[in-house]
Amino acid sequence: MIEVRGLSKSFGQLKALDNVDITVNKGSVYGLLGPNGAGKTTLIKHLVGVYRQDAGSVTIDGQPVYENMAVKSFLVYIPDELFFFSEYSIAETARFYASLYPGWDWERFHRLKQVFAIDIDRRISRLSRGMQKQVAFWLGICASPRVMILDEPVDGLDPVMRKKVWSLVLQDVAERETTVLVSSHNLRELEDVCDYIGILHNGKILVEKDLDDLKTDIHKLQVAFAGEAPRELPSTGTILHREQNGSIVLMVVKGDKENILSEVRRASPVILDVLPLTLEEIFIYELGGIGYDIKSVLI
Ligand SMILES: Nc1ncnc2c1ncn2[C@@H]1O[C@H](COP(=O)(O)OP(=O)(O)OP(=O)(O)O)[C@@H](O)[C@H]1O
Repeated sequence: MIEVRGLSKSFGQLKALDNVDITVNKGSVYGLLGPNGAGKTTLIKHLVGVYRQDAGSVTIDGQPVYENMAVKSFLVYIPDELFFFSEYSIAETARFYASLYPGWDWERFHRLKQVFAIDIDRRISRLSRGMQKQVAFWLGICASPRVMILDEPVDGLDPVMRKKVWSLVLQDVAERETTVLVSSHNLRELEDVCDYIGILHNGKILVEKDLDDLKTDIHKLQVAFAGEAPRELPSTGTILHREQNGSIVLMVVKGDKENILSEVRRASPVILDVLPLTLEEIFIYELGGIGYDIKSVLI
């Protein structure tokens, strides 16, 4: 479990992180989302013990992270800018990882040759950027970490490899309860893999949400009436968005679905459809309501 409380960090006059709190539960995948310069990498560098915080605390499984080798022995970090020893092949780097990580799994390393299909005697620095990313995942997964911290992890991977890599990571989340924090600019990228999303903007967490709750709590309804559409409908729940075109009303309502639907049905609509909502729409409606132009934060 990752717990960040009241974390602040400044670089000179610039407050890169301002009183950030996040919690990543064991065995869950947390998506850290935010535009360029939001502070994602700075937060991640605290989670992996590269930066010491100005204020607040950063713990993993109850232990402070900074300068703590015990935590690093079960934590894998795949940064946006990868680092490998320039002279080392994949096999040599694997031996190096095996010496660092008590949970290193050689059997898995050899099994995953089929997935990654790169000659293990090749020097990593000579591989393409996407292939280097693949190697980072290959080695990272074989370290059997309890915690994985991934910064823009699938950038540079082709779509087939993205799927394969995510399926390996999610398999570990399901089978070994690995805790994963993943940063991205792209909500759509995170939608299928995350249990929680935190949105970071100007060094602050704007919102932290459980995706299951979000999806069950907000509903998009398209309703048509034979005559005039009642203006005040529904009074159950909170209307986040409403647009009307003649007798057809499109609305996004937050609240208990069954209560909302039964109230709308009582007004005898000729059509009542519940439409699917993407996660992006949910965030736009939910945060738009509290005064943020979320479209400028998400892509
Ligand atoms: N070592 C540093 N020295 C000075 N300023 C820094 C340093 N690292 C980050 N910053 C500043 O802190 C802010 C947050 O940067 P950070 O790299 O954490 O953002 P990010 O969300 O990861 O952005 P991106 O999506 O572009 O990678 C930026 O304004 C950046 O210029």
